[in-house]
Amino acid sequence: MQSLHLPTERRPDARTEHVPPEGIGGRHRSYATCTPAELLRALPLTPAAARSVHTGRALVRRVLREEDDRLLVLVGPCSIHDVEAGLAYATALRAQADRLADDLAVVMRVYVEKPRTTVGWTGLLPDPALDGSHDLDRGLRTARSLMLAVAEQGLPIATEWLSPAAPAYLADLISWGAIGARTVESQVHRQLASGLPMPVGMKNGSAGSVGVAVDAVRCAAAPHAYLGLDPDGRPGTLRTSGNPDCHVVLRGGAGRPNYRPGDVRAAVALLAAAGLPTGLVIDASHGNSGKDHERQAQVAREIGAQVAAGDTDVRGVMLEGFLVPGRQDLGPGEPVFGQSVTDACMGWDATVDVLADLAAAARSRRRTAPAAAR
Ligand SMILES: O=C[C@H](O)[C@H](O)COP(=O)(O)O
Ligand SMILES: C=C(OP(=O)(O)O)C(=O)O
Repeated sequence: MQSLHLPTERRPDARTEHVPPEGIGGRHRSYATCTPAELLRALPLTPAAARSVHTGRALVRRVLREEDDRLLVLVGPCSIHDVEAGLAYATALRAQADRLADDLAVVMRVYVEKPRTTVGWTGLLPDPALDGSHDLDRGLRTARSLMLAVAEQGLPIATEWLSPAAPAYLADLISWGAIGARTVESQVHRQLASGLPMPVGMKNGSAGSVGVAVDAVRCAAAPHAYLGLDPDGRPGTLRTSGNPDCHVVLRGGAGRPNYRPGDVRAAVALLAAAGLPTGLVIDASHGNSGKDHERQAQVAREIGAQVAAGDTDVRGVMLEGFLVPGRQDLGPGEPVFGQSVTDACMGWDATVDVLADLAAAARSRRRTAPAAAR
């Protein structure tokens, strides 16, 4: 079992409460965390990790632009709550990614911030002890150490961008980013995506609207200027150049899936009408599986059948998988190693089978569809 190198030094004042001045912060208190520059100094991007990010981003871009006929597969736990289990998953996935590399571009989900419908555990970054203590200074170090270790294994990483402050700490490690269904209409997140250095998937809204995801792609392709933090944590004007690699992710919603051929054609028509490239990703989980991990495997196979039949607009598939199938509640007892504490995930054996099916689908498409350059 691999273990994680966690730098021991931490902000001496991370536990000190700063009470905001009267009239500004009546309902919050703040605690210092490391700055992005401090974290990057403590845990710098190593040459091996930099190679993995560079290669990963280039591959994802080529697949999304239809310059490479492989199928992008964004796969991994709904959330990582235990770094040892996350690393064990990465080691196993790396072997599959190598085995299937002729047909699939595999990127591992390393999701460390979780949006919730109402309340619940919000992820390893904001709450690394999983107990509501919210030691973000430690969470930032844990998240970056984990991502560094995964990237050093040669696996490109996918994550959801939730806190607008997080990319300054982590973006150099990420090859694919998501703006989630709950934030895709947020101006802040769209502006953020417009300055990110990796392709970003815009989920359709949680009520199922694909139009808001198309709007998000258009918005993020344009330059913006907004209030943000510089690497030393000082406020400043952040000017972005626009991200040309944003795309739609179909994830279903409001009790209705949207992964079937008619749904894909409808989304493609919206993208074409907006003058945007029509390549998209389909999430087999969430609203497309009703969060049922057994149903997810079936949905992934149906998406694979569309690919095998020659649909070149489907450039990628998202899967939620972990070592052990299903999910568990966080509680006082010892958690099951490698089982999700958020959404139910496919187990490892089911994931291996689905990956093999998706690879076969990509091969069939190569035979039936006009060849894309490699
Ligand atoms: O993918 C994980 C999301 O955070 C999740 O679907 C929201 O889950 P919730 O409805 O349990 O908060
Ligand atoms: C939260 C996620 O998805 P969505 O935004 O589609 O609910 C996710 O992919 O983990």
